[in-house]
Amino acid sequence: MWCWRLTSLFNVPCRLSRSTGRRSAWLPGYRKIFAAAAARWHHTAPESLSCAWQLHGDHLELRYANTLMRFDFVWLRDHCRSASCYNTKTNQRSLDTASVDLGIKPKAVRVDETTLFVTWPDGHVTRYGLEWLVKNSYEGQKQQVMHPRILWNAEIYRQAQIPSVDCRSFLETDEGLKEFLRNFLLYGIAFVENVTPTKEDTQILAERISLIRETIYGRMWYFTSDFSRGDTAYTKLALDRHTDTTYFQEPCGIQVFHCLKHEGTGGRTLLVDGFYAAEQVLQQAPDQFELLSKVPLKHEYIENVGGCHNHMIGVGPVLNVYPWNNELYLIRYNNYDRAVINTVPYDVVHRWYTAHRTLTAELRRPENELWVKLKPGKALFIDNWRVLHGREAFTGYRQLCGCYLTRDDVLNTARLLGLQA
Ligand SMILES: C[N+](C)(C)CCCC[C@H](N)C(=O)O
Ligand SMILES: O=C(O)CCC(=O)C(=O)O
Ligand SMILES: [Fe+2]
Repeated sequence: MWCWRLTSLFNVPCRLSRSTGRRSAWLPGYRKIFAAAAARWHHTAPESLSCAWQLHGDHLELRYANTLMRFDFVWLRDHCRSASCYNTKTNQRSLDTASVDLGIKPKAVRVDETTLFVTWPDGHVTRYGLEWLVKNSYEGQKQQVMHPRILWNAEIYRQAQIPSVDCRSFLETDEGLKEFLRNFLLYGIAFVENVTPTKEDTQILAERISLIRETIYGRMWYFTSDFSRGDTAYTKLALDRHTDTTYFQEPCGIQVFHCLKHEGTGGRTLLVDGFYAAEQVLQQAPDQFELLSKVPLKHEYIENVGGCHNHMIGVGPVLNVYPWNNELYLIRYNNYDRAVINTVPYDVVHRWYTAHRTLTAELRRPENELWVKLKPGKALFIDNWRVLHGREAFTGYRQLCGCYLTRDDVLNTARLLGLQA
């Protein structure tokens, strides 16, 4: 029988932005429990309450830096960073996890001011830095956001007055690049100005931060309204807000647009922060948010125009969240490319349409719409996992070039510059 009760394994509040800050893991009632069990707790020093631990049948409980952590014994053995278990030159595990006894228990445990020492039955000793444990425990991670972001509507984005980064500074200085990436990570969009309006110069920009993701559209693409490909993008029609390549198992991470020419009217670009809209849904109707994050759907690209024959299918929910902290990381929203829904039973489908309507209403609020006119010289980078784009209908000759980027490589560049990504 199908079970569609949407209860989460990880029952934690949803985290979309950093605004709530770090929350203490101590619950009001805990002190009492702690007092009752005090006889079994071990402290690093009699006077010190900074670190305390307790052994249970199948795990070690540790309290440090205001965090109560629970470590499974196999997990502890698996995370031994000794020379025989871990290669610090390659940052890779040498220990064969499958050789660890699943019933393993420590023979002895000791804690000093900075370190937890565990002696295993075979005499092997593992040392864990207490700070390392806080950072790497489940309880520690649950309190962190993976991607600090500022969610925006048009007003918030305009008020922030984010400057475009100059092309030379972007290409020639680490500060310029870092400034660009910082804004890009926070807002999901960023502009570079004074770019020479050619496909080649746009490619140089793209390659400064990432590998280009080659797709069925090529590596660097040009497009006009010539219907050279079987998609509405290649016409003069308006396009409602959407994310691209929803029909890939992994939608493209970043989209770069550079308008090289437009002799005519209309054609403005629409940008909407999908995570801001999703956050509104979460506030108004958490169960609808949950439905959108649990129900898998297909998106599809079927093309038979000229010599182009393609059939792509991507599967996944509209909202994708990390299960341990409910933080949103990907929105897949394209009503044009959404395929036949045949993955959902009828009663759930109706609730899904309701939830989709709530999200769509938020995405369509005029105050959430940022309209920009792309001009030659100004390149736009869009986080295609977060920010939706669309365009106004237009007249005349309009030529856009751009590419998709691999998300991993953009985040890699950001991390190497010291940003949290
Ligand atoms: C950007 N470029 C013109 C190359 C492709 C456009 C792809 C359009 C498609 N409907 C989608 O949303 O993925
Ligand atoms: O023409 C535009 O401005 C954007 C069209 C579009 O959505 C796309 O190419 O992905
Ligand atoms: Fe698009």
